[in-house]
Amino acid sequence: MDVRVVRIDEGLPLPSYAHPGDAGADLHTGVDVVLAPGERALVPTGVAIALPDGFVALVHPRSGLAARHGLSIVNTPGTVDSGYRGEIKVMLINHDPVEEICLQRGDRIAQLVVQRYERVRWVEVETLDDTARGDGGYGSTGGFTGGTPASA
Ligand SMILES: O=c1ccn([C@H]2C[C@H](O)[C@@H](COP(=O)(O)OP(=O)(O)OP(=O)(O)O)O2)c(=O)[nH]1
Ligand SMILES: [Mg+2]
Repeated sequence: MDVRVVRIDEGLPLPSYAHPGDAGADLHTGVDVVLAPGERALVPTGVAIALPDGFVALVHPRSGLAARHGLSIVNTPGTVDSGYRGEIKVMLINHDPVEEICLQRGDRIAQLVVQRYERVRWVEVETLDDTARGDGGYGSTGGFTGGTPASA
């Protein structure tokens, strides 16, 4: 599927898949960023896209940067609506307790996953059908060894 992309920042690459079979196309930071421990920053990626109706692009963290540096995204996954024509931005956050994170313009900071979505009609009713799960959630089936349900 072709998706139209405008390169707002001409010095930056378009989103790109590192390998065939990758779900996420990497996004690049348009600016140098230094994040102190716990600090967040809204970072421009230099691109704007026009998704077809019925598709959404989700902005996911990159696992390598998360594992090595504690870099994540505040609102992960970010939602880029099909009607959005502005620059895609990424709300980065440094979860490392002590180390700052230094990113340079052009570094790959996040990945964009394009998915189909459904729009539904919300039909108000008085009651919902019974299910095996019912209203159990938030750890109702147990957690890890030694863990307790959130409601305990
Ligand atoms: O990580 C993100 C998340 C959102 N957006 C852009 C595209 C999206 O279509 C728009 C609005 O996002 P969202 O609906 O998540 O934000 P909101 O706080 O609900 O703002 P709005 O009132 O504009 O919908 O902001 C990004 O560029 N990056
Ligand atoms: Mg919104």
